Amino acid sequence: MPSKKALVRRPSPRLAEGLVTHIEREGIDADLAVEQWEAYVTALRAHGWDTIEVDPADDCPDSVFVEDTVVMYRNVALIARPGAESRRDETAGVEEAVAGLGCSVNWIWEPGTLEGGDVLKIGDTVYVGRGGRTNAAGVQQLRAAFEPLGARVVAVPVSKVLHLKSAVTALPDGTVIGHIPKMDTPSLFARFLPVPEEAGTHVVLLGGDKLLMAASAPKTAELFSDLGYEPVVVDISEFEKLEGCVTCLSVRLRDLYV
Ligand SMILES: NC(=O)NCCC[C@H](N)C(=O)O
Repeated sequence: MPSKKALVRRPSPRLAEGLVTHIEREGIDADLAVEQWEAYVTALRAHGWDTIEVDPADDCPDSVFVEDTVVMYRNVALIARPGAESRRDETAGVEEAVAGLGCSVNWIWEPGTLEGGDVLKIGDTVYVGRGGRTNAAGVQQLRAAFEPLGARVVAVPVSKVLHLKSAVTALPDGTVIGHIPKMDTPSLFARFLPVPEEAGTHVVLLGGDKLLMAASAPKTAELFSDLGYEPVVVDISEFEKLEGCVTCLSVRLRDLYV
């Protein structure tokens, strides 16, 4: 049967040194960050996800943002090549974890760069943000890896935020949600619902009507409740100070048959 496994990675003790690109740096409370991460993992587990901890990468400040290191399509794990050089050592442990789970492993190679936060899958459509972290060669390599497996890869310009999924994700019915002031080209998405908060664009589909969301997007949570969804809210303030969001703290392995 389809898997409900999700990769997570414990925050590095050097989390406070994580990268910031589009926002002002703020101090991080390391203990609170660990508490928030544990609550996030508990929320996944409470909704039936079997969480698998990738070995920690304590020397890599941004390693908790495990989503950026690998992109899953069916049983294939495409190991990213982060555009941020300080993040390149994060991929080895993730490669080991996905290989250990029986995934087929493929890689983004130099000169390609690609981070998982730039990849949004909706059914067999794979949107990929071409922005600060993912280059044209990365997009080509993603196409070459996934189109033979049945994916349709759609490239999306991203200039106002860190990753495509910093401003756009999707609801369970495939409706794309986004925060228009942070999007380059909202018209690329056929069925699109604007949301009032940037953090409201980040949802992790927990199953059924349940959407894991950040506490920093109360108006969007209200909008989703009104549409018949059930927001499951977690506070991830310490990760948001590093441009992180609920989506980047895990990788769900939905199509892995084990
Ligand atoms: N997928 C994501 O949204 N990842 C967040 C990464 C944040 C980290 N501080 C970075 O700049 O790489």
